[in-house]
Amino acid sequence: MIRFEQVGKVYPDGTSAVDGLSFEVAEGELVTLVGPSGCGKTTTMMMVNRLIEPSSGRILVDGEDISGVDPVKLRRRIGYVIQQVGLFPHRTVLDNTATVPALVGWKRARARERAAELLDLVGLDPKTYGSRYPAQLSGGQRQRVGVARALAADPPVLLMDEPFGAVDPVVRERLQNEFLSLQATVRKTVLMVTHDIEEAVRMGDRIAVYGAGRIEQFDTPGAVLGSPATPYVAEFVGADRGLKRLSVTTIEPDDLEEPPVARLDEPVAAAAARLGGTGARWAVVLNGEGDLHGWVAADALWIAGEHGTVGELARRMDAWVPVGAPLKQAFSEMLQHDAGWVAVLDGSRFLGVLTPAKLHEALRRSVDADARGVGRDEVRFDSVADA
Ligand SMILES: Nc1ncnc2c1ncn2[C@@H]1O[C@H](COP(=O)(O)OP(=O)(O)OP(=O)(O)O)[C@@H](O)[C@H]1O
Repeated sequence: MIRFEQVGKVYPDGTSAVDGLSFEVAEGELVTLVGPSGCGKTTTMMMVNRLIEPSSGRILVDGEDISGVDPVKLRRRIGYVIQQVGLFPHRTVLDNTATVPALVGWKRARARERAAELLDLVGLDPKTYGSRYPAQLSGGQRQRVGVARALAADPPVLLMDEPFGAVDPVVRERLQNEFLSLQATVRKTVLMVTHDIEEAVRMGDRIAVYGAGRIEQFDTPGAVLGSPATPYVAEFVGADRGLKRLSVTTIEPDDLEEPPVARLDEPVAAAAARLGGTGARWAVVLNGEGDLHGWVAADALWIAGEHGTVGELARRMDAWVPVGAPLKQAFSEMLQHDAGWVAVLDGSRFLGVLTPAKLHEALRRSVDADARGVGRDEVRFDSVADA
């Protein structure tokens, strides 16, 4: 979708910003450009919408060499989100969002209708926020308007330059998550600049790690963290890259332990007998629909003896994550709820639990899979000790 062929840029004062850039962003893919200040990320991005012209090489968008495309027409196909957002202060949020559709000649009513849809999509109720002015929004809300505005004319390509850079870390993480779920539905081809390796690995399907003016490694987050191509990349991704891996390794059904299960309405005696055979010290408790309710301690069942139902002894368990979530989320849930395990659900269906030992094993399998260039499901450890 976006293709760089041996692209270089030398500024008029002789500064060589980038040199010999060749890479491709596939349709619907999100590629992050990450690297220290001044390494040429913004220059790379601004060449795609012709705000900067390359000195050598060529750039193709959708198979077409953009040097022959009228820049104004080109920019209509390319949404642009920048850190300072650049909203018009004297226009309402709705009119700001409707800017590009209005520019490309949509009728006012249709442009505003579309703008309202987009505001809704980025989590801003158009009824509440549509008539406000940018100064009446928080930094995070302004950032959302920036994203809504860039998407308003439904461009196939989105360029984002430090789009979440101006907000505090908590809001930033929320905006990142929101954007990822939005991207899962809109599937734009996205080029995103960041200087933050955490953001790059969280957001990118693939990452381009920049050294001075050139790409040192272009690969998936897992590969960049697991097998840095050069000492420079290893240093840039940091000594704690194993920890960062938690963000990019997802929880698979294979990673889970299957603890004994009891039902809320089950007699205590039946549950106790079943647990007795396994030696387990607790069981997961599900409700009548098979959804997670909580857990019950084996001790509590023994003490209750013949009386009552599991429901009377069960405790709620709020530590859960959806299957496919990053390991980091599971770890964070464990810490937040001070729990030794988290339940993993598929929708509301209980699949199993993730324990610290299983989490470690999943992480090691992913490292091993990357090192061997195979899928994670092909890596097996016989026991945690092997891992
Ligand atoms: N108009 C210009 N004239 C001369 N040099 C420039 C110009 N714009 C950028 N540069 C230089 O080109 C190099 C790359 O700049 P660029 O803005 O692309 O880097 P960056 O990786 O986006 O940095 P940052 O993260 O700080 O925004 C830098 O050395 C910068 O000083």
